[in-house]
Amino acid sequence: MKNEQYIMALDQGTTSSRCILFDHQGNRVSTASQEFSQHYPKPGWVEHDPMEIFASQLGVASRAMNQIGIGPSEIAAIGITNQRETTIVWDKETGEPVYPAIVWQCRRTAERIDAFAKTETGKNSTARTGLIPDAYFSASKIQWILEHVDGALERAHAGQLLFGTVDTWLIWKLTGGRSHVTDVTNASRTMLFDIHKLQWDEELLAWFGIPRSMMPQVCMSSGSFGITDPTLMGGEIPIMGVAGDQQAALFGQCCFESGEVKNTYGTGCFMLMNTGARPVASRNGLITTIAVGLDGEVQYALEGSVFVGGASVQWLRDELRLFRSAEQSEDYAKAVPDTAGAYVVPAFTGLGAPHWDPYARGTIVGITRGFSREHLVRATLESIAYQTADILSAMEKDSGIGLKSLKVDGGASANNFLMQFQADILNTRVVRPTCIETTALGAAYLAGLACGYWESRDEIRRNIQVDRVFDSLMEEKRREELLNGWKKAVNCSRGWAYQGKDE
Ligand SMILES: Nc1ncnc2c1ncn2[C@@H]1O[C@H](COP(=O)(O)OP(=O)(O)O)[C@@H](O)[C@H]1O
Ligand SMILES: O=P(O)(O)OC[C@H](O)CO
Repeated sequence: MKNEQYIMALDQGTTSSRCILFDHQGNRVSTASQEFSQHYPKPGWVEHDPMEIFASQLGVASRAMNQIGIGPSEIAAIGITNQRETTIVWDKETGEPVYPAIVWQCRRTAERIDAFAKTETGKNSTARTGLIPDAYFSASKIQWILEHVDGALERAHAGQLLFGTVDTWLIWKLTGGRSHVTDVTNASRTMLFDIHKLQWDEELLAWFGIPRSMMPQVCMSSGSFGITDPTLMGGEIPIMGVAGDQQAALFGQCCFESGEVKNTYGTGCFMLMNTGARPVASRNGLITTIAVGLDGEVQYALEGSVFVGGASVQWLRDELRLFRSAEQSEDYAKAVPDTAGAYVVPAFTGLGAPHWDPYARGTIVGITRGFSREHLVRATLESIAYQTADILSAMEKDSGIGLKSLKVDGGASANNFLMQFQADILNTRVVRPTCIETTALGAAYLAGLACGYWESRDEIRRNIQVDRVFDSLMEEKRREELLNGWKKAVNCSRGWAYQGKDE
């Protein structure tokens, strides 16, 4: 008998797979998460194993249900949210990926994008896709796989291969290969999708040599995406909501109206401003993307994407082995009053918005003899806030809106030092909700709205709970000094890995 008490959100992030079960009030009833392997086969390259992604996602779904002793009949619907742009190509018959997932952070196609950006198609593409040509997006990653895997191009043209971002891959696996679909928010990250006509762009598919038959069907973000194969989770559950993780977080923060903004501090940092039914073209290095597709209509957003945010804390933890858990970074940073004049620019995979420099690389500048581990940790955390400041400044110029407060979420938003420094450097109030897992919450809302678990956005808005507010405590003169230093530091990191000839 059906007794649908919960919505299940599957949140497939860059570093971990999570499953959260939510109740009607948007409370987390059960959470399970699992980190998975990151592969760096060459400098600037990043890959994941698609099978490990699926297995970890399935594992956490079972664990979340077992923890509270429920089964599929108590789940009204599944919402899926995912790291975006990450590219998977697999065989339609065997379900085997032909190559590892090429992760959004991977820079292997930077030179191909340089060539693309110089062509007429490249120059005209921003108007249609909303994106600034970059190796970040899926198009050149699919092309790379087709060109470098033996026989892939021929098999793709014979209709034997399928492409998907991580949402599409998970849905395909969860439905036993019955649904090959994505939603408008994920499609808008491929650099192959016309965000105005809401269809795959034939000219871009042709330029990147990608057969149309590989591409998934594009749906609204809230609606029917398929039903899970009963052998996987012990029963059938409908998949009713899908959105890229940053758009899901915008929805989970209830930024339903034009002008509402959120910033998520996960592996990267992503600030999105809802611009309603109007796509706003940026003149300051931001991109235009689809915020959500709901009730037959799409809303657009302006986005500033920072490639390395919380990942820099992971770097301190895993590569430099400065501490065992990310939370400890807060105590180290607070142990010193400043960074002793030094800056970290964590451009490990180039710089995203607003600089768009795939050849920038990580840099530590301004070190003097007294520079300690504590200063390094502090400078790394501060770099997350500085990158966000660059984005906010571009967003305010593009939108003409001066932001009074910033809604934050994501793993690293738990860091009180970082949030206080963010408020200080922006001179803007920072508001952290009780549930910082707004990505999962947004996916749950999209699924719950589609199946009638929630009636309306107004009902959802009543679930908002604020945990803590941070206001600026910094003097203007100090803020200016610090921001000037940051600008100089960013300049030092730029162009480092460029090996071509300057024109
Ligand atoms: N207390 C903390 N302070 C600083 N960074 C943190 C803290 N907790 C988690 N992080 C960072 O946040 C990231 C994880 O956030 P999450 O939202 O789970 O990311 P994703 O969805 O990209 O996997 C990691 O990069 C981790 O280093
Ligand atoms: O895994 P996250 O949460 O850092 O998000 C990754 C983004 O979707 C990349 O565009």
